[in-house]
Amino acid sequence: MTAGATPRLEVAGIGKTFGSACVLSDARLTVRPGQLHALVGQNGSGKSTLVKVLTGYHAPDAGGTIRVDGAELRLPVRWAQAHAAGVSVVHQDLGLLDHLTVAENIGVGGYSRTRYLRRVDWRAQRTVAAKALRSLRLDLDPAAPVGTLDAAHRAGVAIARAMRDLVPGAGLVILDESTRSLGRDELRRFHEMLRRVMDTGTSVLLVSHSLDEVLTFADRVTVLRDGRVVGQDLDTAGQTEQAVARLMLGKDVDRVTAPVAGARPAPAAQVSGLHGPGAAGLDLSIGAGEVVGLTGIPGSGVEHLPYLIAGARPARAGRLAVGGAVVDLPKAGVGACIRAGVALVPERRDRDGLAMSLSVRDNICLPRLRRDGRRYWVGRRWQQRETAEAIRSLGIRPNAPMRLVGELSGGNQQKVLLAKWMSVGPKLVILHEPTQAVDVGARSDILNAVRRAADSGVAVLLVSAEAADLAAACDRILVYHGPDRLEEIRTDDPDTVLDAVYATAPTPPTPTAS
Ligand SMILES: Nc1ncnc2c1ncn2[C@@H]1O[C@H](COP(=O)(O)OP(=O)(O)OP(=O)(O)O)[C@@H](O)[C@H]1O
Repeated sequence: MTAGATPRLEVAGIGKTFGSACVLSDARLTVRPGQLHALVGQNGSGKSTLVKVLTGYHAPDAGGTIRVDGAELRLPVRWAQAHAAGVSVVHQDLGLLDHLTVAENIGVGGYSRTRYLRRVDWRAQRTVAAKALRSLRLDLDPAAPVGTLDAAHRAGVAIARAMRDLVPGAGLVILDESTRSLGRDELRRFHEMLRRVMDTGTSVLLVSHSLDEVLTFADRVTVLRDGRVVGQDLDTAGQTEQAVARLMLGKDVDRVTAPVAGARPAPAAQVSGLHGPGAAGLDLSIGAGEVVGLTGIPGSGVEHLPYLIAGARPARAGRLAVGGAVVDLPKAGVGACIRAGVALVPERRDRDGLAMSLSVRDNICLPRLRRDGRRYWVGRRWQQRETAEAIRSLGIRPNAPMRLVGELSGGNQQKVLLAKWMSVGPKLVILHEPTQAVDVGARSDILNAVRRAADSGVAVLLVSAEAADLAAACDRILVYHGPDRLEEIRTDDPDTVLDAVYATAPTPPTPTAS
């Protein structure tokens, strides 16, 4: 990294107002060549808005400048101009087209063309895709449809697309919360690869909620709070997670309420003989008031289990007993599971969880409409009370029940999704990656809300790759070692969780001839 060289990116005095709400004010940011610069801030602090101004999605308020390698961009930014200057971006939702293949997705925005007639040159396109995947050491079939991939591989495809046109030594790659779904080894490999790219002089702007990732991998960090820079271009070497969190939130982070060790409660939810994608005869049970974690290597098949158990993906065999009802999973759909008292908080909130064009209040109250199979209306006063309580207890920002969910920041959307399913009073809650894209303060709000739900007698299955969340919030943790093997551990140490996940599964004893 060259400290005195012309900055790769220089942002000064940028503001953004939506209606009467000023969400970015006098934003400043300097990223130098070959630098990994992190941008951090609480949910709703304006990080994505700044990225969207840089990429031309939002026009900034009048005033302010953006320079790339010393050359001023005309505002509002036109994406073609920014891209020609070397800027590429991976947004929070990854921006993939599920019905297209890996190679087609990598080509979007810059397909290889034949010399004559300028048709898409599919053979060259597959070569480009294979090269981009190889540079990330991603073992993926370029012909596989992206919709069939797990989260870690989806992130890999989006990142490969951003890397596609990189000229060694130049350019700026913006990663907006896009490394969240990578597992420990993939994340390490990914950062090794980034380091090689940056050693040539390419810069990276990393928007992340993982302060561990930021302080381990980034060179410098800029901190936003309520749309203003409260820490500019800080050297990560002199920082601690607590100090950065305090700067972000303006206060210390609340502790996550730890589970109290006690006798194992009687099972409130029991899954038996589960067969389907990722499962070949799995059994598991969760007691009333228990938070049970479920984790495994991302992409190993563990990510199918929450959907199989909640009836959202067809199982080949298996039964779920919950609250006195027994659900035959291959025959039951998600509706039968909801009626039995199961609530699923899915990982992909944009696709599976929320109605983006409805308000916060309508999203929270939606599942209530047919809770007992008969009601098609809910009282307005109940809606207002339920929404106000969710906004208060989860700290949803802004405090605006009628705001469209699509206009909320990613982390606040995540909290609305959690509130939506908690509002039905479930007997079993299955949460898949509930703290993705949330800040450290919101993470403790969410995990404490999960704990409170358990304390009121709900059985909770927390499916996550976040070892720290599992260690802090779970009574016990099931580690997935394959479709027919779960190992149970009890620990409050994240490293012990990771060691169990990444340990090679012990070979079962060879049956002896009798
Ligand atoms: N199109 C929009 N219309 C109105 N308000 C918006 C719009 N887009 C974003 N906002 C508001 O701007 C603020 C900043 O949002 P932004 O997405 O930049 O936050 P963020 O720091 O990226 O948060 P997160 O970490 O949760 O993704 C939020 O209060 C959000 O509700």
